[in-house]
Amino acid sequence: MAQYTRASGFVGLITLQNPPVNALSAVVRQAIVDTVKIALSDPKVKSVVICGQNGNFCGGADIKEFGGEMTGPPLIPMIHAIEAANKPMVAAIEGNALGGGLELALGCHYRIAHSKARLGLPEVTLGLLPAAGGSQRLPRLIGVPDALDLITTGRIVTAAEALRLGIVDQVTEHNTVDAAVKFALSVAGQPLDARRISTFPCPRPPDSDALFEEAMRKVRGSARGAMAPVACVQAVRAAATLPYERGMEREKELMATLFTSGQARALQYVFFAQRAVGRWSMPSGAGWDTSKPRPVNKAAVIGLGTMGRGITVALAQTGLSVVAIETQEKQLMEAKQAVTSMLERGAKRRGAAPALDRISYSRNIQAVADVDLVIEAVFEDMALKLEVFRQLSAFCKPGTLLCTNTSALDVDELARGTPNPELVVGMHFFAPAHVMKLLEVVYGKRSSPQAVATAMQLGKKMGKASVAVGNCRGFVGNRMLRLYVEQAFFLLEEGATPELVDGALEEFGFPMGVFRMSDLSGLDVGWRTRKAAGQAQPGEASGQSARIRNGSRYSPIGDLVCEQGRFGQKTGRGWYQYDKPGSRVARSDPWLHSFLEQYRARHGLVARSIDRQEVLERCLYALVNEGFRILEDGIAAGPEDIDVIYVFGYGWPGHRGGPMFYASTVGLPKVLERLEHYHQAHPDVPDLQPCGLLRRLVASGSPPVHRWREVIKKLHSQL
Ligand SMILES: CCCCCCCC/C=C\C/C=C/C(=O)SCCNC(=O)CCNC(=O)[C@H](O)C(C)(C)COP(=O)(O)OP(=O)(O)OC[C@H]1O[C@@H](n2cnc3c(N)ncnc32)[C@H](O)[C@@H]1OP(=O)(O)O
Repeated sequence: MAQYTRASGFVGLITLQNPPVNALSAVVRQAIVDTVKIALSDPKVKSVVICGQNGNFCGGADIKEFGGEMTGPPLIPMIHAIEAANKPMVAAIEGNALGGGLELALGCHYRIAHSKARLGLPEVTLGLLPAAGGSQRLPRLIGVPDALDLITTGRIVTAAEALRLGIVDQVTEHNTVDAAVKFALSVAGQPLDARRISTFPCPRPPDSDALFEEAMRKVRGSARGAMAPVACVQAVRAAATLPYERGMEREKELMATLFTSGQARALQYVFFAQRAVGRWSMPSGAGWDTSKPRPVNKAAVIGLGTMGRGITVALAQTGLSVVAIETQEKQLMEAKQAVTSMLERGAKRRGAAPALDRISYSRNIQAVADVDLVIEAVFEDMALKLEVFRQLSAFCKPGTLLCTNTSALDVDELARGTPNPELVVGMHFFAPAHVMKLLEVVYGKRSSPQAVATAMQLGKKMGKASVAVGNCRGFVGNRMLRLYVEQAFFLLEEGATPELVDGALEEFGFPMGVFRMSDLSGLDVGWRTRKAAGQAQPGEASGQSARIRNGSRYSPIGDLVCEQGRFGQKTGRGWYQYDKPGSRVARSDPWLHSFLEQYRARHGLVARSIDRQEVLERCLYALVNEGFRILEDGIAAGPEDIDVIYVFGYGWPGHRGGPMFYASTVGLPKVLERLEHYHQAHPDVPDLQPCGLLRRLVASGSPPVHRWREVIKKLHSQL
C-alpha cells in the first residue's frame, strides 16, 4: 500500500509501503492512484513528494505478479497522471529506484536522490524492457547513447553518476525526504510544462542510424539468442524516431512479445532461484535459518597460482584483511605483482582506491596464526593438500575455518586428516575467481552447519551466487559436465566434427561450445584427471577394449589429442588451430579432421550423418539426467541450486533458465523418451539410462519445477 500524510503543512507526502523493496504490486499501484488523487484535490497541498518506506524507494514492478493474472491499475496511466499533475511531483529516492520504480520517478517533475541511492532499468535482465514509458522517457532526458547503454545492459548507476547523466536533479547526503520536501516547497507554483519528460524532443545524434546499427550489432553479438536486448534497442530507436505516443505504442508492442515469451519466464525464474539458493539446507535439516555464521575479518589464502591470486583479490575487494601465502620466493613475487595489477585494474574500473594495503604476503604458513578462515588453493594433489591441512591444524587458532578450493578431490578425506573435521568445507571458486560469479560451498559429512553458514555468508559478501552442495566427485557442476563432455567425444567418434558440436551448442546460447571451451581452458586439465583416475592410458591400445573402461564405453579421443601436445589455445593447437600459441581465434584444423577419420577407421567406426538436434539432445539430456541423479542423491537440495550453478558458472544461457528448468520447458516426458531412445541405441553408456527421479516425476504428472522439491522429499523419506 501507500501512506498519505502532509509534511510542512503544504506538501503531500506519499510513502510506498511494500517491504522489503516496495515493489509496485496491484495494491501499491491502487494506493498510489488513490493518494495522488487526494493530494491533487487538496487545496492546501502545493506540491507532492513520493518516497519509499524503510530507506528504499522502489524495486520496480512486482515480478511475482508477472506469472499470474494482472489486476489493479496499470502502471502507464498511473505514471501519466503523475506527470500530468498540475502541482510539482518530486521523487525522493533512497536505496533502490529500479525498473518500474525509476519509471515512476521519471514520471515525476523532479528527482532528489540520496548519495547512496542506486538507479537503473534492469528489466532486460528479466527478459523485458522498461515498458512503463522508461524506454521513451530516458532517451528524451539523457540522450540516446547513455539511454541505450543503461537500457540494453540493465546497468545500475550510483547517485553521483545519475546526477552526471542528468537522471536526477539533486543529490543529498542528508535526509532525502526532508530535502525533497524543502525542494518541493521551493518549486511550488512554478510552471511545469518544461518538466514533463514525455513532451521533450528526443535529442537525435547526427549519425543516429549508424549508432543504432552498431548497438544492434553489439547486442546481437552478446545476446546469444536473448530477445530482450534486441527489443530494448528497437524501443529506444522508436523514442528517437517517433513522436512520444507512437513510441509508447511500439514499447507496448515489443513488451507484449517479450512478456509472453518463454525467455522472460526463464530469466525471472533465475532471479528467484538466485534468491532461493540463499535459503540453503543440509540433509540433516540444518540450514540458513538455524545456523549463525562466525565473523570473518581476516583470511589467509594458501597457494598463489591462478586460483589463489583471484581468491586473494576477491577477498581484499570485499574489505577483508588477507594473508597471501606461497612458499616459493619467485612465485610469491610474481603473485604479488599479478594481484597488485588485478586490484589496480578493478579499482580503476570502479573509480575507487585499490585495496593493496589489506594484503600481506608471506612464505611462511605460520602466518595463519591469527586468521578466522583459510582458503587452501594449492595444486590438485591429495597428499599435498593433506599435508597443508595438517600444518594449518597445527598453526591456526582454535575455531579457524579450513576451506579447500579443490574442484575434484574428496572434501571428507581432507577433513578426516584434521583434528576438527567440523571446521572443514569446500569453497569451489571458478576461474578467474575475482570475476566469476559462482561459488560452490561444499559440505562434507562432518562439516558443521556453522562452517557452511560462514562460507555462504562470505560468498554473499564477495558478491558470489553461492550454492551449498554435498560432497561427491565433481560436486554438482563438474559432475554434470563430465557427461556433457563425454557425449561430445562420443559424437566425434560417430561422425560429428568439433565445428558441428560447437555450432549447435553456441546456437543454443552457450558462449562457447564444448570444444572451443576446452581449447580455452586447456585440454591437459581433463587429461590429468583422467590419468589420475586410471582412465587415460598411455599410447593407443587397439581393438574394442581401447574404448571400454569398467564395462562402459569410453572415448580416448581427448587423450590422443593431448598425446600430440595439443593442449588448446596455449599451445596454438587443440580441437582447432590458432595463429600462434595464446591466440584466441579458432580456425578449423584439417589435421584434426583427418585424425578423426583415421581414428574411426582404426576402430572400425563408420561415420554417420549427425544433426544439430541430436547434438543438443545427447549433450544436454545427458547433463540433465545427471542433474536428476544429483537431486536423487541429495547432493543438491533443489533444481534451483543446479540451475544457478549452471547459469553463473558454466555459461548456460540465462534465457533458457538453467538445465533443470530447461528440461521442464521441453517437457519431462519428452526428455525421458529421448533418454530411453539414446540409451537403447547406446546400451554401453549406462549414464544415458534415465534416472529414477525423472521417471518418478513423469509418473506423478510432470509437476512444474517449483514443486519438484516435494517429490524429492517424499522420495528421500521413503529411502
Ligand atoms: C502483455 C503485456 C503485459 C504488460 C505488463 C507490463 C507490466 C510491467 C510494466 C512495466 C515494466 C516494469 C518492469 C519492472 O519493473 S520489472 C522489475 C525491475 N526491477 C528489478 O529488476 C529489481 C529486482 N530486485 C533487485 O534487484 C533486488 O531485489 C534489489 C536490488 C531491489 C534489493 O536487493 P537485496 O537487498 O539484496 O534483496 P533481495 O534481492 O534479496 O530481495 C529481497 C526480496 O524482495 C524480492 N524482490 C526484489 N525485487 C522484487 C520485485 N521487483 N518484485 C517482487 N519481489 C522482489 C526478492 O525476491 C526477495 O524476496 P525472496 O525471493 O522471497 O527472497
